[in-house]
Amino acid sequence: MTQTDPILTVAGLSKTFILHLREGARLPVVAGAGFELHAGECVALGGPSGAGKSSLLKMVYGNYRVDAGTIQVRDGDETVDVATADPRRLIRLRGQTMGYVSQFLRVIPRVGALDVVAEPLIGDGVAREEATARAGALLARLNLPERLWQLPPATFSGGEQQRVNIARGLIAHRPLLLMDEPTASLDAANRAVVVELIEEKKRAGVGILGIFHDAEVREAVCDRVIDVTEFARAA
Ligand SMILES: Nc1ncnc2c1ncn2[C@@H]1O[C@H](COP(=O)(O)OP(=O)(O)OP(=O)(O)O)[C@@H](O)[C@H]1O
Repeated sequence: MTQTDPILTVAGLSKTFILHLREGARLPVVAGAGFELHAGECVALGGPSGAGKSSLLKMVYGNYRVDAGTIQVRDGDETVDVATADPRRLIRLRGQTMGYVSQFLRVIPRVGALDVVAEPLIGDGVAREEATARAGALLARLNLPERLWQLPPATFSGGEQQRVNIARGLIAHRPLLLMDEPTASLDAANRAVVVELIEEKKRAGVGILGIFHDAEVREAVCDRVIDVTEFARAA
């Protein structure tokens, strides 16, 4: 295994949702999906609404089980197949290698925004003071007013919550980042900051797989688009 090996290799991936509350109706989403993602590359999952982009991203993160295929993630000197990894291995993979930035912040009651953002760094062993300073710098770049930093984000606006979420998702180094619509509720100025942050990640060698509905953002950061309809058609 070398550094030029893909960070993520998906092969022969198939999934059919079985709707148990609908007399077991079968809803195929993907069949035989395969692609590679390299370090430093940003790849968008493309295709119309309902094509299976979110489902595919959730399979890569290990949230959805797959019926067939492999999802190989390079984890230091090892390779982990997300499709078959046991939960503890998956948690370790998520802790050190595979990050996920969703559209929505999962709010932790009573924890202020600054601590929400600093937490992944503290988990990596960074001293609290340094982690908090870096969290503040990132929140400042994302134009989150300082008066909000100590407050729990539960009552923040949609765009404020999303910026806290992006900061939390990007603050620590993870070689593989999955992003689901990271700029959905942001204004133009903050979208531009997120574009810069994504470019910095790419320069740091991070491989990014994401859903970017905003065409301007997609064109700015993505090196190519994988059309999920190709996989859906086979399903
Ligand atoms: N948990 C689930 N159970 C059953 N069906 C699901 C589930 N998740 C997704 N689907 C179905 O799978 C198909 C693909 O959905 P998915 O959300 O992956 O599409 P998408 O390309 O991300 O769409 P959008 O761009 O609208 O977000 C849809 O028909 C959807 O109804």
